[in-house]
Amino acid sequence: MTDTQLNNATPKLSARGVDVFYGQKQAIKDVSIDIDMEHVTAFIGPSGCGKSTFLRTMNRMNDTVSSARVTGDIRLDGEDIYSPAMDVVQLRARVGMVFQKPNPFPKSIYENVAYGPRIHGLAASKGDMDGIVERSLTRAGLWNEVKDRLTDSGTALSGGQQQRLCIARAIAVDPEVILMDEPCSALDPIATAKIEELIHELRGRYAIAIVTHNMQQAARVSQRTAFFHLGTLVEYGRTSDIFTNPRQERTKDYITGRYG
Ligand SMILES: Nc1ncnc2c1ncn2[C@@H]1O[C@H](COP(=O)(O)OP(=O)(O)OP(=O)(O)O)[C@@H](O)[C@H]1O
Repeated sequence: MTDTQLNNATPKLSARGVDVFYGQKQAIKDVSIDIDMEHVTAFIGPSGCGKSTFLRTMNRMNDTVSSARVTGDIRLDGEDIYSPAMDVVQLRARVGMVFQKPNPFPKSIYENVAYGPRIHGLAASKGDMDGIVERSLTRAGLWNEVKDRLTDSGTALSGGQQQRLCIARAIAVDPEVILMDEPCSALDPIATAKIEELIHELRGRYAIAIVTHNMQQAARVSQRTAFFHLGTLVEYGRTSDIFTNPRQERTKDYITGRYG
């Protein structure tokens, strides 16, 4: 069994031999990993090691960076996401993303959630849309806090509520994968705990990959951990093994706080 195939669950996203370049500079070197629905996968590693760059290859967010070039193979349910036939707008609905800083639209709470389903034609009526909005906000653990103020601006919510609104927005278009890029780094400990709880609840329904600087958070929310260093995937395994019994010296040095 290779590291990449540790999960016996069927992979949702499968990356093989992925390299990423920014101009001449190589930021990701030959990374292979599977992401599945049953295990939350945490990406850890020192600043600048390529965690965010790699995460962004999985829904082609790097397309928005003109100097970025991605090679290798990334498949969503076996389908090559870099194929010219892939509709990138559809892909980003199927592989949603939550960013470091909550970024709701300057629109109402309702509209923040309804926007995606509307452009993707997912609701045939106002009743359908109301149902999607309620379901998404409920799943994101926010419904009870906002159900009486759906017309208020999304930007008027607290940071933690805004981040849950962004998760509801991603959920609203019925994604298969949710990528989270340090989703709690701008939040206080209570709001962070709510997002972590939410990640537990979403596990199994979506394949989730999360970049985090916080090793305790990786240990709390994930079942699989990938340790990156200098653009390479040094070690991938069960989170409990990575934190208690890493095989690589570099992983051990990082988790014991020797660098990073
Ligand atoms: N848009 C860009 N243009 C050029 N180089 C970039 C760009 N984005 C990232 N890089 C470089 O690619 C490397 C990996 O960066 P990346 O942000 O993916 O790392 P990271 O592990 O997520 O870091 P951090 O934990 O600090 O967010 C770094 O050397 C960074 O300077």
